[in-house]
Amino acid sequence: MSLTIRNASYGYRPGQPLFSGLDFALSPGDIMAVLGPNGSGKTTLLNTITGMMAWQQGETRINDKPLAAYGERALWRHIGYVPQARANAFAYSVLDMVLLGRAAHLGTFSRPGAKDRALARRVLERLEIGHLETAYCNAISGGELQLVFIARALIGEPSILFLDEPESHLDFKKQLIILDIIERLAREDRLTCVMNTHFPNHALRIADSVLMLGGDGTHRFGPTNTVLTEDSIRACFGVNARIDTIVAEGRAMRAIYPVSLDRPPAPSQPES
Ligand SMILES: Nc1ncnc2c1ncn2[C@@H]1O[C@H](COP(=O)(O)OP(=O)(O)OP(=O)(O)O)[C@@H](O)[C@H]1O
Repeated sequence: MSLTIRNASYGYRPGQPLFSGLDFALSPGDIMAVLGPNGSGKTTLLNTITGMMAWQQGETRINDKPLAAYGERALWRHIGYVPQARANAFAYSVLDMVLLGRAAHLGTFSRPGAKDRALARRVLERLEIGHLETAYCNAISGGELQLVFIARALIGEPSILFLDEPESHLDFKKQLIILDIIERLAREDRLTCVMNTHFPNHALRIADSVLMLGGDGTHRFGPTNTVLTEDSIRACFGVNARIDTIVAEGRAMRAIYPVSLDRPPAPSQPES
């Protein structure tokens, strides 16, 4: 499904927008990465795009219809949301937690059936956490919980997937598993993905476009290679970085290397 944001603004404090005049459109199968310093508004952005919090100005449209035109249940049949995994006290088994992701597909008083459980097990296997099925969510690691949340979103078979730092707690291999799954869902199943990330390299690897939040109300949006540059990294994060290309396994890959902090030059010492 397509996702369009029109002239949208939000801020918690009067006169201090986290972002304003946001305009972008994603087609089915597009991956957009959202980058920005801590506190620049990435989670807030996902909450406002999905209608969990109301825009102060502007609107979200899905398949060119405003969010309000979808009932809440219909909306959550189309979209999936993967929150950040935080320490939690969910006394659910992993399988039950994943099955919650089927809720929008079930009748009000229906319970998940054998087909839903089979689907949940397939998703858990795909994420290589099938062995955790009976574990409790308050007794697994942060990375494992993150994968459970991803499974919960995927079992809803969404057309648009929002992910809030899905790879932050994952080891090197699992980061790649998640990036590969997101890429395959987008390329093969035409899932539209919006992914908050603290890893510019992950954006370079899979994102078609990047939205960079400056943390001061400004933003940049455009094709990944246009927006993610050494200059924009310095301006946004205060980090001097180099972007280089390597060829591995026949694939050219661009990667960002942080070099140094972009500190203002030290004032010159008065001559004695
Ligand atoms: N409910 C709230 N009321 C007031 N201010 C809030 C609220 N939630 C978040 N903020 C503030 O808004 C700003 C943006 O927060 P947000 O969580 O969206 O940033 P983020 O880019 O996702 O951060 P991080 O990268 O650290 O996860 C922060 O300064 C935060 O303190």
